[in-house]
Amino acid sequence: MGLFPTSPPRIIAQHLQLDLSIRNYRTPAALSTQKYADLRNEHTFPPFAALPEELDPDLSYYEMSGFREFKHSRHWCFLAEISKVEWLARLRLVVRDKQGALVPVAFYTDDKGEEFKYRARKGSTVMILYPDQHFFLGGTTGIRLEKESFCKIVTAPLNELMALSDRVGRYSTWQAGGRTCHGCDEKKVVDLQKCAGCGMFWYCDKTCQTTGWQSKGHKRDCKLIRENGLRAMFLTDRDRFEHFIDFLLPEPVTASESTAAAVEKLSALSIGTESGGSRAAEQTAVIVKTPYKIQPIASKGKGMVASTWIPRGTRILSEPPLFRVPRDNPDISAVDDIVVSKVSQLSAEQQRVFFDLTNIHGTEHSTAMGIARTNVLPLGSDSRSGGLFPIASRINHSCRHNAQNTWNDNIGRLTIHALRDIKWGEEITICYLPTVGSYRERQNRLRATFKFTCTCELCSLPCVYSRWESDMRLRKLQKLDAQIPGLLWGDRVEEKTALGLVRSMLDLFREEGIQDASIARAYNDAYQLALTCEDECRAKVFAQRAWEARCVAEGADSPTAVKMKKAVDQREHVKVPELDEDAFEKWLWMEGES
Ligand SMILES: C[S@@+](CC[C@H](N)C(=O)[O-])C[C@H]1O[C@@H](n2cnc3c(N)ncnc32)[C@H](O)[C@@H]1O
Repeated sequence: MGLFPTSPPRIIAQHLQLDLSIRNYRTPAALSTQKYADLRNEHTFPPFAALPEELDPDLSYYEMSGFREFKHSRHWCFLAEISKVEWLARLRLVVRDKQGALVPVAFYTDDKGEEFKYRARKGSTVMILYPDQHFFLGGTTGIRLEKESFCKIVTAPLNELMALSDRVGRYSTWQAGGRTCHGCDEKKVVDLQKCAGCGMFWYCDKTCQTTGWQSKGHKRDCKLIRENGLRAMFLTDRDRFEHFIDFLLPEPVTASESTAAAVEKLSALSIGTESGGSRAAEQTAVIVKTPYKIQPIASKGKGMVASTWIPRGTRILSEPPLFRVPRDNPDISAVDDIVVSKVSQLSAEQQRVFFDLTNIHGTEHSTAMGIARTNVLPLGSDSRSGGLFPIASRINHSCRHNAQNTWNDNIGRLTIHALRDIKWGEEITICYLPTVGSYRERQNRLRATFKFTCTCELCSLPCVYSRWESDMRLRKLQKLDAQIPGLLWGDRVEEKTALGLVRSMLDLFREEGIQDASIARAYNDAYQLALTCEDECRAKVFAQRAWEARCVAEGADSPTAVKMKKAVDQREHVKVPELDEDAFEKWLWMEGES
């Protein structure tokens, strides 16, 4: 039996962030070798018999972290089809696992399973994160579910999910030499277009998409993926444990009906085209219908909320300004006059929209100036002017924002891009601060400039210790950021040391959950360093990664992305070593070199 027959071992929870959706923590670098999960894989998706026993921590799932203390060392997820649903003071399911074993699952969640009561149907599949074999008092063995966000119910039988997983392995994954069109089964390197509905299947053209849709079952697969948020499930990196991943609680089934209807008409081929074997374009999905709603948000006025599942890299909004306002004129009353004059030139409808925006400055200035000061968004990072945007101005702030606002000079519009997958119903947020400093710095600045107390995910970290850890990381990042220009433009650049600093920054971004354009900037620094050191090989790789990160945060048409793409294309002839992923990363960052 157990290792510790007298007193049970303690499993230490490493839940640093609450309510994380299944999402991808990988950097764009890792994304370029990304694989989709294989649901048949029994290491990650074990059958009941292979689950660890509750009182006997299995060291292939946990690692020791002290005397009789264990912590999770990887992710795992149990998949089984529901064969019986009962309510006996709490929800109780009997499920059939991959090996055909019947397993009871009892809901010991706060609401005793109420949340799942109407979704649990015979023939649907239940997914449970991190379960172990529990010995119930009555003598049976099964799963005791305590955390509702570790459970998800998918409206399809298990064998259908397995078959979908096989198709994902064949058609969604980039394999050496190209990607396979789901319509004609031909492998291609360039010119494939992605299904805009699910973002996971690729086609040569509309004819192939029609074949895939009508004859090869994509109509059903696409709906299944979208309505159950399965793309994120397939993408999660399961062997690297940093902290727990959760399923966000069930999405209403109607969430993507409008998108589904549009896809139904086969009008939804994405414009994201692959070129040169790179997959940055994969991250630019096109959503057929406006993917957001503007609606009231508790204690924030109005805000923007996702009205469908929005994949990472999606351009959520592209909006021209109503008018521009100077940002560098210290003479406030002169700026006030300019604003009043610009507003008077707007049409009646534009004025109605403008005066509906929020004014946090009361009677300090004219109403028009108060609205402008509250809502203006910068037109470029060092821009001397800002713009007023009827829609983008409704987006609220978060220090751990899920979207990025960028002024795109090439198209004369402000763009908002999803920095990670955003769930239906989740608020879309941007960061109002030029840099994210420590908790105190952020709070002071937001109170002074925008007159609110931030209660975002980062500012509400559950304990002082995790906030302190986050502050330490953010301070380290500020220091590293200040060090890098000196290294870049110094007399003697020591490539290995300088790259080490960039790598530390990227590690800190990952630990902190930062996924915005800072990542592109860090890779751009690495690119500049490699150039200074005449290291064309690494310059090519860093340019590629900087470009991919720009595509996610700003879109492939942003001036910075276009510039980076040129840097990549100029090095088309440069050969990079062909190594496996780990060895490649070691080579890239000059690990082990003296
Ligand atoms: C550009 S407006 C954003 C849209 C605004 N909520 C509305 O109703 O039009 C900026 C103002 O929204 C509010 N706001 C933005 N982010 C917030 C947050 N995280 N918490 C509370 N209020 C916020 C603050 O009053 C801030 O000055």
